Amino acid sequence: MTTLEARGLVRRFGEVTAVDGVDLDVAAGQVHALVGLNGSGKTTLLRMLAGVLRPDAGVLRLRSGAEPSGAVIGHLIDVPAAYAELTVEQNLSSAALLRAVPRALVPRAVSRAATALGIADLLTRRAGGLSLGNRQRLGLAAALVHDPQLLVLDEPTNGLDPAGVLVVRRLVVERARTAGCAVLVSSHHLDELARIADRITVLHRGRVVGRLDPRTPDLEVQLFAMAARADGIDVTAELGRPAPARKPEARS
Ligand SMILES: Nc1ncnc2c1ncn2[C@@H]1O[C@H](COP(=O)(O)OP(=O)(O)OP(=O)(O)O)[C@@H](O)[C@H]1O
Repeated sequence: MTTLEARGLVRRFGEVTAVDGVDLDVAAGQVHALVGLNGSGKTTLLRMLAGVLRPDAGVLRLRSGAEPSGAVIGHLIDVPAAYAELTVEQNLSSAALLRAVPRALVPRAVSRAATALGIADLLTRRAGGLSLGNRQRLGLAAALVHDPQLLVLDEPTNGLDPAGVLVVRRLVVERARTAGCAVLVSSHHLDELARIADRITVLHRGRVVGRLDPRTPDLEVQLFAMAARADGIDVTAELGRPAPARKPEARS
C-alpha cells in the first residue's frame, strides 16, 4: 500500500537542476531511506515531498487522497525550527495546533511526543537555551506531535548523543511498524540507515540511479560505485584492490 507517490518531480535553482525527474513511492508501514553523495539533491527532494518546496514539474499524491499538507505530514529538514522565546511545551503546543490537532487533545499529544524524545523534563525550558542535541529532539517531537501519516526526516541524528541516536532508531521503526506511518529518511550514516531501512534509494545528480539492499555489507562502497557508474566511470577494479599496508612506525 503506497502512502506517497511522486512522479516526475523536477526542481531547478537557476542553472542547477537539483532534482531531475524523480519517481518515488513511500509505503505505509515502511522506512524508506534516501542516500546520495553531497549535492545529489536529497534535501531538495525531501522538501518537495514534505510539501515545503514547490516542484517545477511532477505530481505528488497521497493514498488517503488528502492534500500533502502539514496536517498529514511531519518533517524535520535542515535546522529544527523553534521559537527561541517560547518554552518547549509552548513550541510543541503551537506545532500541534498548526497541524490541526484538536485543542482538547493538544496537552496529551505534547506530553506523548516529549516523552518519546526524552525531553519531558525540559517542557518548561525556553527553546533558545537548549543544547544542539535537545533542539534536535524538540524538532523531532514537533514533527511527530500530530501523529502524521508520512514522516520526512533529513539527517535526523544530527547533533544527537548515542542515547539520542538509539531513541531516533527506535522511534522511526516504531512509527512505521506499529503506527503504520510511511517514513522517508535521509542520512550519510549508511550503517545507521541499514539498521532501520526496508528500502534504500540512491540519488545522484538529481536522479534515482539505483537501490541498495540494507542487508548487504559495505553500503558506502556500493553507493560510491553506483554513483561512479552513473557518471560512466568503472571503479570496480579500484574498489577491489586491497588497502595499502601501513608503514611500520619509525623508531625514535
Ligand atoms: N536554495 C538553493 N539555491 C540554489 N541552489 C540550491 C538551493 N538548494 C539546493 N541547491 C543546489 O541543488 C543541488 C542539490 O542540493 P541538495 O541540498 O538538495 O543536495 P543534498 O543531496 O541534500 O546535499 P548534502 O548531502 O550535501 O546535504 C546542489 O547543487 C545545491 O547547490
